[in-house]
Amino acid sequence: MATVAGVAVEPGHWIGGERVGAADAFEDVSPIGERPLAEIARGGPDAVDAAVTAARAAFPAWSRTSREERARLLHAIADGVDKRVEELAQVETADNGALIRSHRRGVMPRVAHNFRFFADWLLKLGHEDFDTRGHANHVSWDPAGVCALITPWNAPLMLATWKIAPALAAGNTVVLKPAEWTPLTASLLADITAEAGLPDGVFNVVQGYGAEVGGPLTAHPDVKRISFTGSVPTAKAIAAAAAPNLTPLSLELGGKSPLLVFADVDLDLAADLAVEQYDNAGQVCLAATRLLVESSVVGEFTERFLAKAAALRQGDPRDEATDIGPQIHRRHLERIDGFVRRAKDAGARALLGGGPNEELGGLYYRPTLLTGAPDGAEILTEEVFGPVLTLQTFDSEEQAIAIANGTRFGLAATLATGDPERARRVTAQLVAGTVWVNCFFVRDLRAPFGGARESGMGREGGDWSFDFYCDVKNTVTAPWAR
Ligand SMILES: NC(=O)c1ccc[n+]([C@@H]2O[C@H](COP(=O)([O-])OP(=O)(O)OC[C@H]3O[C@@H](n4cnc5c(N)ncnc54)[C@H](O)[C@@H]3O)[C@@H](O)[C@H]2O)c1
Ligand SMILES: O=C/C=C/C=C(\O)C(=O)O
Repeated sequence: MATVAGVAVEPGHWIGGERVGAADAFEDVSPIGERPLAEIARGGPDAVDAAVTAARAAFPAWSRTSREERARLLHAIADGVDKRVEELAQVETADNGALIRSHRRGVMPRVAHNFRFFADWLLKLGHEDFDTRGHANHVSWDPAGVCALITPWNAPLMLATWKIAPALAAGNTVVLKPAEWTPLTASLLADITAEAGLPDGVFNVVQGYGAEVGGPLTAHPDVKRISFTGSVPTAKAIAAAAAPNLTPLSLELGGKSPLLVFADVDLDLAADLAVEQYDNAGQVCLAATRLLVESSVVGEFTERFLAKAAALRQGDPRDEATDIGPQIHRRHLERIDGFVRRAKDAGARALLGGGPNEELGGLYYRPTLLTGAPDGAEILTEEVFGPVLTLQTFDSEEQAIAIANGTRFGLAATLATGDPERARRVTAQLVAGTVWVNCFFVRDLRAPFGGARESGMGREGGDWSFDFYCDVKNTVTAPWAR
């Protein structure tokens, strides 16, 4: 047992309703001060096989459990999360360095909401029956089996439960593999599911490294669905592992999303939207990291942006007053800095930041704005996943759209414009899974969520989640049998 932020956290896997240790362990390190937090079980093919076997054994009974009972249990899990918001927030902040205030007031309540939403959606799930020459069509959503869920470190419990909740609601059983940099809240969630009375084997967690656990899990023939959130290269490895079994995949991947600022907008609003992109120290898949600003207002926009950015407080994420915490890991900080250095070598200038925060030391990287990168430069096309924004200008709507669509990604796009007609015109031409107009990160779980191009495959949210996690069946009944 490890104690993190005063909370007891089990370091083992969670398989078939029991804690399972491992011969080997890996060290989980906090981004705050880079101190060791816990020794966590390091899984491999055996742990994966045990978890899939447990999930498979639990599937028949769980899949036959009534919708009402499944929904009741998901609400009980949400109650358990609600009761432990403070503990979960403390542990998640220690583990991934994101702001305690976001965890307390945004993220952990959203974790509970993930369970409540999909429980309630399950009870409403249905389709208008329709008639074909007197034959009745009836659509049903049958559980698919064991779901492998693989998640990243930037919003560990939120992104895991966004998959766990619909997978369980649909009547499936789950094997979760959390990111090795943030294993802790998945372990706490296992305790919560047990307290809520979820039957053994319905939810399982295997801890460990990507290739060692994710590899055998995604290649396992008894896994019937794989839902993955993470990077494009890992998604390609997963797609290859899943191919021999033709296991259906849902992929939520990276982005290089634009924020288009038109001269007709209130520039204070535009600058607020731009500064918001430093949230979570820039480690947000949806972040609009490319600021595309109409040339005629770029001077004024930049001035307002820099004034607002100057007010951001960087520091310990456990302090409620902090706006920007540390990056997740030294390797990640160095990767971010590599992007910035190469951008400068290619001709970019930093209007803000441009390197690690030397005063604070540790894993703090200064919020950065780069301008003057040449067309096609890596910094304008590759995902940095840090507090690094770029500034480009445009002179026409057509040019803005061309730049916005000019990467291999298509996760999200944000528009700042005072002209609703323009918003409609531009939105229609943007390649993106989500477009926000004069707002950012307004999420509704009824909405489809996912990315175009290399930002993903498939959509989750509302009916889309059930479509993915189920074998959707159409039953056609002859007139005489009705
Ligand atoms: N679209 C979205 O919803 C969304 C949300 C958050 C993050 N992301 C993306 O995630 C990335 C950052 O997360 P990351 O660095 O943890 O991503 P990552 O791809 O390195 O790791 C994600 C998960 O995959 C596992 N993994 C690694 N190799 C594997 C393999 N061969 N087989 C199976 N699993 C394997 C990791 O252990 C981890 O649990 C960014 O690209 C970001 O944009 C996307
Ligand atoms: O960093 C990526 C954040 C993704 C957000 C969601 O998946 C969500 O809000 O459901």
